[in-house]
Amino acid sequence: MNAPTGSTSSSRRRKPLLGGWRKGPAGSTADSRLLDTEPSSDFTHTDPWRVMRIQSEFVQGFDALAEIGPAISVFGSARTKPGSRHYETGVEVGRLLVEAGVAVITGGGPGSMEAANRGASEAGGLSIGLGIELPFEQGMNQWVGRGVDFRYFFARKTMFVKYAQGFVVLPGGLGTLDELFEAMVLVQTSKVTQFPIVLVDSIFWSPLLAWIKDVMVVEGLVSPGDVDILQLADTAEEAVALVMAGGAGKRVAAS
Ligand SMILES: C/C(=C\CNc1ncnc2c1ncn2[C@@H]1O[C@H](COP(=O)(O)O)[C@@H](O)[C@H]1O)CO
Repeated sequence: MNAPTGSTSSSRRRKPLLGGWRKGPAGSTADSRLLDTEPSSDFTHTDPWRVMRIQSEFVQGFDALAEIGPAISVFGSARTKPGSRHYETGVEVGRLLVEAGVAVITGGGPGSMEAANRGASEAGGLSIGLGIELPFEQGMNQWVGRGVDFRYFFARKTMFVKYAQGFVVLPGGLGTLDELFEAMVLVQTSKVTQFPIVLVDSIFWSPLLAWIKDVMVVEGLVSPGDVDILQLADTAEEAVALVMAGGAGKRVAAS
């Protein structure tokens, strides 16, 4: 098994990918070595040394994305297959976002990430992938036009928020929920403002929204108004209209 390089076997032309990583011990990643390993006296394995790498990831991400202009981050399952309802909605979301004048940022992986990159790329727009080092072989999907590889989830997550003016969230699993809830907390705590978060597919998301309202709000663990952080759409058209109503085409990240 090779370490992911962010390259693709596809012959499709694209701008070179940034980042990349060296292979560590089998099954380990930079994230896991930072979070999960015993302290070591070898200097290159110490946390202060890792800070340099972490810093370089932020610098590289800021550098690669500073000039992209308005953008929307699209999240969703890594497991959806071409032809499935969720995948095809993702393609449509990517296409409509580009037609609305914004770049599309995804995690650069397969499934709904690939779908949104594909729609954006086919529509002739800027299709960005923020890849993550994982313990199994993984490359950037072939529809990414500008790719940046990250070792650390937390550095990558900063980029999704900093360089987008809203999120569209397709159905997904734990990774998607992680990204969704992080964004919700940033809005709830006013770390980001005017940041629309649009969930696509009410059948999929309604049970979660009902649980937040009927359990979390009722127990006083979140405010009733926190539920309004999320907006619900059933089609790609609705989702893009809602996220663009937040003014995504007008605002860009401060440098
Ligand atoms: C599971 C498989 C591949 C995983 N590859 C990923 N590449 C890039 N980003 C990923 C990957 N897996 C998860 N993510 C991030 O989480 C979200 C999707 O996670 P979910 O658990 O599938 O909902 C996604 O938005 C990414 O940012 C094998 O095909």
